[in-house]
Amino acid sequence: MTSLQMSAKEEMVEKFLDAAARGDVVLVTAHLAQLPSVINQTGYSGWTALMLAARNGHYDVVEKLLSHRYMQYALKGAKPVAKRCKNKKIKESTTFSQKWLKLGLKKGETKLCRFRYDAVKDLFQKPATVLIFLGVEKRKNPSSSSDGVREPPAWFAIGTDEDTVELLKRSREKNCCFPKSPHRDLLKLNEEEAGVMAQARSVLAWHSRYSFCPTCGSSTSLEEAGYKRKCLNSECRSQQGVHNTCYPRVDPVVIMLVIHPDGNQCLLGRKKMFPAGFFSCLAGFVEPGESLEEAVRREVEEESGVKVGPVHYVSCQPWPMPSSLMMGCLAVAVSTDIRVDESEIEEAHWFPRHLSSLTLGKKNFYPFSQTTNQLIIRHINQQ
Ligand SMILES: NC(=O)c1ccc[n+]([C@@H]2O[C@H](COP(=O)([O-])OP(=O)(O)OC[C@H]3O[C@@H](n4cnc5c(N)ncnc54)[C@H](O)[C@@H]3O)[C@@H](O)[C@H]2O)c1
Ligand SMILES: [Mg+2]
Ligand SMILES: [Mg+2]
Ligand SMILES: [Mg+2]
Ligand SMILES: [Zn+2]
Repeated sequence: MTSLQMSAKEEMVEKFLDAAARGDVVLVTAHLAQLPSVINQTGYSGWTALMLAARNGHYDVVEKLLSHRYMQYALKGAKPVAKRCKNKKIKESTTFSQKWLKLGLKKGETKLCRFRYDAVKDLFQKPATVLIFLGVEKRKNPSSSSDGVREPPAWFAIGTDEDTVELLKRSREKNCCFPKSPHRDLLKLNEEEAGVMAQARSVLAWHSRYSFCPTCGSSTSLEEAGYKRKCLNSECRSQQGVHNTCYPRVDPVVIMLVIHPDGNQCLLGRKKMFPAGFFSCLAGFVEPGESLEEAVRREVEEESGVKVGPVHYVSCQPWPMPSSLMMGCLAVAVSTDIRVDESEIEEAHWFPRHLSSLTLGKKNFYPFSQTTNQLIIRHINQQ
């Protein structure tokens, strides 16, 4: 526990990084005036203030940081980022921080690409195109629509092999994007668009994997506005009874915050693929025949060696990588020794509550899933 306690300087660095991540330009300025060298600090997360502000789209904080004289030191390691940022020519991105800047520097939120029918109707002639119906927009006040259309719009998603650059030219939206790395880009979308994205991506991913019938290997055709694939072989067993291969798949996943028996620490782990300093709740697929609670206990013990007693469901979130439903649980540990399964997890530790609240519980602070955020906030508030 002592190794996790922070010095006054570390605490100040975390507060500065927190202000940058939240877009509090006044506090950022105050910290810089008090201790200019704080601008280069990465703190506990391994991220600089510039990276955090850019990731969360706080344009004014990014400008403040870039205009600061001490930024010269920070730029030594990240010159191309700053150059492109200042010239506002943020095109191809190669390094981690550049990617975040590319997304984060736009004013406002990243949006999904939207096309009107006219812009994409020629795609429907191509055999590779998949069209799925997403739903009709709910409008509180239909007559107040700005575009003069009274009927609420219906939304579709298109799967196409057309080049994304060409497609972007057809969209009228300025700040829209095709998320290439869905884990990160998804978290830049607002909740409503993230839901649309989850639905579209899950169903399109299913179509791309089920061109042939899993029961007999014959070709399949698309039905029910994209929510069914029917086998074209009239003799196939999938034509009788209920066959789940005909419908889009959803994989149940448990994601859990394990609380130490003392109630004041929580267990977080990191996979090798995570960015430096990034820890998250443990998670895993529910296996056939398991309940949620059993899956939580098995996954936690497999990945960390910690045994779990009571498990409580908190909230869930569709997770379209490619098509899971993450069910978030709080779980109480009945043992405390950690032995990680290195094939799944690189490191796992007990994090004291004050550290969690300082670095983890802030909305939009890290690119965590909403479920993880909610679990951590719930834990922090359960004093
Ligand atoms: N902290 C986290 O690990 C975390 C955080 C947020 C989201 N998620 C998401 O939760 C999901 C599950 O987490 P995980 O990867 O740690 O699971 P996990 O711990 O069960 O381990 C993943 C491995 O399980 C196997 N597996 C078993 N059933 C599978 C299925 N239906 N689909 C794919 N692989 C299956 C595969 O070998 C895979 O590599 C993933 O989609 C992940 O993106 C995880
Ligand atoms: Mg696992
Ligand atoms: Mg598993
Ligand atoms: Mg796992
Ligand atoms: Zn078949």
